[in-house]
Amino acid sequence: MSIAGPPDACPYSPDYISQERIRCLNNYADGALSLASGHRNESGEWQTSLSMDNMQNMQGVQDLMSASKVDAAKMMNSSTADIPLSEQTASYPVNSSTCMQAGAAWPYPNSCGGKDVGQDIGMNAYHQPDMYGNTVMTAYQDPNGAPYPPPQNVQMQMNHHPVMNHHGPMSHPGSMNHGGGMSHPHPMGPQPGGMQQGMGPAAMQGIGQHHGTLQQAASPVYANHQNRNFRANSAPSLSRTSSSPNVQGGSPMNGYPAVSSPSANTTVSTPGTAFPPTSCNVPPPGPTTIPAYSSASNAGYSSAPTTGFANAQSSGYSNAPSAHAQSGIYPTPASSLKRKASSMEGGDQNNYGSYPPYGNHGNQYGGTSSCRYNPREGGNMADPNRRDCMEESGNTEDQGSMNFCTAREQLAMNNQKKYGRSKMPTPTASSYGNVKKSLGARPRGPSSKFVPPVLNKEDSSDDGGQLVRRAGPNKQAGMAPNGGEPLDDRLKNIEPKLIEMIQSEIMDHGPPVSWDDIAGLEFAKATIKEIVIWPMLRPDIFKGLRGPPKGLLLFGPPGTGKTLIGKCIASQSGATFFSISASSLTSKWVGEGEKLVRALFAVARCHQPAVVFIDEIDSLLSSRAEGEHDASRRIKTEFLVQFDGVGTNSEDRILIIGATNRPQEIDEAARRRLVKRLYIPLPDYPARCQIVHSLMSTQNHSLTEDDVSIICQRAEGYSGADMANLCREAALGPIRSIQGSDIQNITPDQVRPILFRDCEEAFRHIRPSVTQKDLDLYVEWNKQFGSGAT
Ligand SMILES: Nc1ncnc2c1ncn2[C@@H]1O[C@H](COP(=O)(O)OP(=O)(O)OP(=O)(O)O)[C@@H](O)[C@H]1O
Repeated sequence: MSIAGPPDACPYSPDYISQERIRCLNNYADGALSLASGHRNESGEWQTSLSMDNMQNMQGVQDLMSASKVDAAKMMNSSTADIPLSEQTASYPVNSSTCMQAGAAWPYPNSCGGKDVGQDIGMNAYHQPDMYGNTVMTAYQDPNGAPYPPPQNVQMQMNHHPVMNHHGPMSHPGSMNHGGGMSHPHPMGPQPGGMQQGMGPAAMQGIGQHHGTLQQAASPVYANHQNRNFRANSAPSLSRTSSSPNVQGGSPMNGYPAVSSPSANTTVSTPGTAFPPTSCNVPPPGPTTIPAYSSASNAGYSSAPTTGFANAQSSGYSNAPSAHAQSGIYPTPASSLKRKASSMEGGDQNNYGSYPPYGNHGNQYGGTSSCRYNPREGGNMADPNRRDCMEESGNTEDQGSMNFCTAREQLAMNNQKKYGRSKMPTPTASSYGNVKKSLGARPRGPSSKFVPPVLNKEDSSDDGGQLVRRAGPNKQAGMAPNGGEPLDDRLKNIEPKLIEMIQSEIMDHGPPVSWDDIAGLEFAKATIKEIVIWPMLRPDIFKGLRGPPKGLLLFGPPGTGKTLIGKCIASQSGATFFSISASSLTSKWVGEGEKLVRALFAVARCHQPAVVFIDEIDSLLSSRAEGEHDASRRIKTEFLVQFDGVGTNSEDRILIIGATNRPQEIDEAARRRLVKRLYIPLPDYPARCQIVHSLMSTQNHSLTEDDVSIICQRAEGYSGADMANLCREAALGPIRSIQGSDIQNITPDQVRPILFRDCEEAFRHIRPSVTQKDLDLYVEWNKQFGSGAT
């Protein structure tokens, strides 16, 4: 099955060549089953990917590229698909010269000390068919033994090919240019001009990234990749190519073997390969090189099928290994699960998964473990990642596997280089747009802290925020994202993900708010201090009859500072502030709302003293109506149950604050529980002035007290939020006066101050948001149900 190892004789001698030709023929039938597939031979030594099978496959690609449409059609109809290889060998004149061509170029670097051919050997020398005299002619003789003429225009052949023309990248200049391999020192050396600017990179990209198209193309070669008859069909291709003038016009076939150079330890194992002795450092003679064709291969043919077939394999085409054999750069066994896994991972055309072959490629060429070619990186043939990958594998025995790199590994190594660590960067919120918080548990990235499965001392001693065992990265919040066992009995029946959701989404960690930040609302503030803050600060005094209320309702027009008050209460009482919009409970967490309410109260109990602020509480506790959705009714019921439960333990220090703009819609049962109902009206004149002063103090302005007074008088009926908007609009006045082009260069201190006229102008854009009619309703409801009604 295997092919003999490196010959001792100088491969450039005619004797050697003859022997190799014979060897090539003799091994023709079974070569595909061993070397082409990247198997090791009996001695355990890695075989080069070059074999007759390789050559057949390469021949197939060559045919693909060189054959005319008619040829392709004929090949499609070829009845040789099921003919055994050995028979086909007889039927189709596969001559030894072909073998020689196939392996002609690759051995040089390895045999000459493992150096990179592209650096040490002038490929131009190989590209001159005439330089090699008769031997070359032997290599390109037709079935009748007549020599072919020198190569013609390769690019023309490519363009004539029906399949290649179907590939956008083939004719896309960008793709061609992207084939950085063209400009890099490929092991095969410099490229011939025609191929460099022609189809090379395009072919590489086209095939590599569009293998699906290839499979659909009217190509017998690629069609055969989908079944086991590929090799059989390749035989006629080989013959056909040999007899085709196109072959000499730059057939990739001849270049493939060069690209599929074996690794250093592969030495000579391919039939037909001229392998110079290690001591040999002279340029190889003609027969062992492929004039022009090697360049064609380098220019992209070699890479193209490799990439393309790699993808084909990743798509499940197990026959694709022959593709590797084709390029001869992928020694990993085609049936290797590892390889398949890699392909699966990198099956996408934009994935690195199709690059492992290149890694092997490079290794084979230079006898090192570095990847010589990475099309993704513009043809970097010395991609250190490859080396890293292979070095990391640490497997020196199975070099084929060792060269293997999954897309994930590749990415990790890239990150290693990029971020100085092997882990992938944890996505930040900004990575996903403007989303401040994600719904549910925060994603655990590879850089997340390791969560030990056993509760350690540190975890158990953290009783402040530690609510669950196996606390994860969010330790301060006491959250274990992966279903840790709750430390607190009150969380035992609560789903860990809900606990985390509450702590990440609902628990407010914003800056503290002081009473001075709230303009006006003196009555509300005094009441709150008395009934909420003090009892929370001194529970020992405020107990029994003096005990604080469990619920507080803040009602009033929108934008009057209800939320601000809620935050201030939490800040001033040293309580944990939970803020949630009732509407999100019923919509955002559909199906989870009921459980979430339960979890919310449970977590709040663990974080006492706690303030649970529920905005738009009317949507949660609205009067029961016919046709009400079952889910919202269950949420409401759960809320009332939990609400009642808050006071069952006299030790509990949890305050539920509801805020609403529609107090009249609140269910009467809920209203009863919210014993303190405070009207939060529109800011009065002094409050408006306070807001303007507060906001303008952070800006450069020229407003006098009179100006502010005029502004605030004029702002009668504006809510606190309206006042803030008014000030913002005025602050934009100086910016608008800057010429468009100057905005790029102007410094902040060059911006003129806010003038009174800016505020006047702002009044034209900012109107009061609350109508008198709405205000009347609040006043009416406050008279009826409000705690501060006069
Ligand atoms: N009394 C106030 N003092 C200072 N700023 C205020 C006051 N009222 C409103 N604001 C400003 O308006 C913004 C919105 O206030 P807040 O969210 O507290 O209003 P709200 O009553 O909760 O509104 P909504 O009912 O629509 O939820 C605040 O961030 C603040 O800038």
